[in-house]
Amino acid sequence: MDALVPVQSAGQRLPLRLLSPSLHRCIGSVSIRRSVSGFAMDTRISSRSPSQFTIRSQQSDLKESLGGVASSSDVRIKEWEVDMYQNELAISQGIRIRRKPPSKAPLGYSGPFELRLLNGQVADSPSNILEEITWYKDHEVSRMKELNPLEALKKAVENAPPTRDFVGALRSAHQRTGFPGLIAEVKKASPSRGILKENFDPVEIAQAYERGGAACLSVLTDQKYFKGGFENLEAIRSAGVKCPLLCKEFVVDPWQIYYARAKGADAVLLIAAILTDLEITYMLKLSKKLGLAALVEVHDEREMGRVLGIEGIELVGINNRSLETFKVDISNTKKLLEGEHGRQIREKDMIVVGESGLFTPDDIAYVQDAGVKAVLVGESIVKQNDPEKGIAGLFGRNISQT
Ligand SMILES: O=C(O)c1ccccc1NCC(=O)[C@H](O)[C@H](O)COP(=O)(O)O
Repeated sequence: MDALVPVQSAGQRLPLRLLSPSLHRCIGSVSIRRSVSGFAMDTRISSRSPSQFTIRSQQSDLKESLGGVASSSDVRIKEWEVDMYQNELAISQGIRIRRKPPSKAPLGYSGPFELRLLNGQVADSPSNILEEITWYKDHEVSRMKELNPLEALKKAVENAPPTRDFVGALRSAHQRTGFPGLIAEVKKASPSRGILKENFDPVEIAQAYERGGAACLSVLTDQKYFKGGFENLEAIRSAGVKCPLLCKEFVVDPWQIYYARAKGADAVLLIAAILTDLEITYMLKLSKKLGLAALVEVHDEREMGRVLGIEGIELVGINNRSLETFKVDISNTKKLLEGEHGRQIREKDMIVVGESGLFTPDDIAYVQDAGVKAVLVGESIVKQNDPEKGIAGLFGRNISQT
């Protein structure tokens, strides 16, 4: 049996639907060892009646699990049961994005389409674009893992050059220019805007951004939705660009953090809308261990509250674009930095990054007044014929020499 049981659930009674059908018939107890995003979790499930189970679990050696991924299970249940519990855990933290389709009904084929049909109905369709991307990532990562096993990646990481100081670069750009440090995004396309730049040369754009005074760069590596790629990250790195690089990905698995590091990233993005608190905690530790900074991205007050409860976060991104509806509203940055949350951020000396929808010097001034020390900008500068000048236009002055 392999159930996803959080540490807090010690002694808790879980509803029958969260457990394996095989256990519905069993009275007695079973011990389980599994991993939740790399944490080793020992769990004992005992049952005195077929409808109620007591679950006791404890987290075991984090250090032991940090080096590798899953430990073996004593008994396995079908994967969808674990996924189902993972969705329940996420919901309990206010996460609306389901990490996997709720049903694992077999794929049906009709013409060019692949659909999961259950009783003649389409079984699973994502409720928004972020959910669609997340489900796709899950498949993509499984395939990529087969081609690049973790052990090989670890060796590549051991031999990789040291990372650059992403957070330090933002702080010093802010001090040097008096403006928020710029993370300039190398972005060919997006689900909300389609193609942003036809003749897209990632290295040329990165070099222009660097000349224009960007502190760091963000490189989209997702192919399907953003027409990016890890080859862009590698090419920019090997072309001698000095700015630290953020691997702009939808991370759903710790394996992706090793992969990003092996491909030349200095920082990774962790999106609170798709990751549980435990996953963020673990991925943050893993990133630090690999020398990477982590930009933890929030979109609303609830996510901000969750993230402020997690130790060790230095960089918080406030996305002004709802990744579910595409609606962009830069007053979101101001709203999330008011009151108690803003106070805690200042107390912890965190760097807040204002993300998305920034086009003019007034926009930059607005988010700076709200309290950000860095901004992440894609569309408004990548679309310019000369992205170097695009940066000067965005800030209202040349920030490369100030
Ligand atoms: O940009 C999108 O359409 C999008 C859709 C779904 C998930 C993420 C998306 N964008 C990622 C980003 O957050 C932006 O690329 C980044 O903040 C820069 O935004 P912008 O300056 O508005 O290009």
